[in-house]
Amino acid sequence: MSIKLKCCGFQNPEDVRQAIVYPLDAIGFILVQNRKRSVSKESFYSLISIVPSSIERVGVLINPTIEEVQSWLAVASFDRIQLHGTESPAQCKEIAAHFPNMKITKVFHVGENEPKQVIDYVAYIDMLLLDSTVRGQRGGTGQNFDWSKIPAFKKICDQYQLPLWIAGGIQVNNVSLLLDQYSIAGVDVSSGIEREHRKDADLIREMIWRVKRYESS
Ligand SMILES: O=C(O)c1ccccc1N[C@@H]1O[C@H](COP(=O)(O)O)[C@@H](O)[C@H]1O
Repeated sequence: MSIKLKCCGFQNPEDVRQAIVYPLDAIGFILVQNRKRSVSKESFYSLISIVPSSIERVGVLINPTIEEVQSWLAVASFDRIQLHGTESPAQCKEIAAHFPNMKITKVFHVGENEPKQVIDYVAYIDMLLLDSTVRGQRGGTGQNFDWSKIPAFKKICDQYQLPLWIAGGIQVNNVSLLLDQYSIAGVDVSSGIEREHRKDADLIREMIWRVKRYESS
């Protein structure tokens, strides 16, 4: 199977329409408020309605309450929640229990989270995503983390058959370097497919071409 690709942070219907003509695996929306790629409830409904069921629809939240998740699901259903904060295993367990049909990605911020912590989450999540933090900002940093940390996370994910994805400053000019060196299940990109604060169809096409040449392990 080829390596999967998620493109994240869409805010504009035209950008979504241009993206979904490509074989993306997942498309993400920033439901966290007061971030530069945040979507309102009104725009979330209109954006997600454009996405075909063949593409997984992901809602990105940071330390959400159950009520907050419910309030987004009341607007439009989505397939996966990406927990991009400091959610504990207990919080992931609670979310998994309340939303049994929801797939759950837990984000680990490299430098803050250690590989052995994965063990406490495996019962409640079905994907681990590694990202960077920059001066306390979580998500959408456009910055790489220290990729030499990837193998230790990969080893523990393999033990628990948990797919490992990588985010953080992935661009068309560094994604091949990442995939040449490390065996991962998927890549998640936001800043790297933008030009002048809009998603760019050429960058998305180029990213797909570069990612889909590789087989996942
Ligand atoms: O994209 C954002 O602005 C964002 C905001 C809040 C939480 C997550 C966010 N995006 C996620 O961040 C990573 C990497 O983004 P980048 O490629 O470094 O810009 C990715 O997982 C996005 O889903």
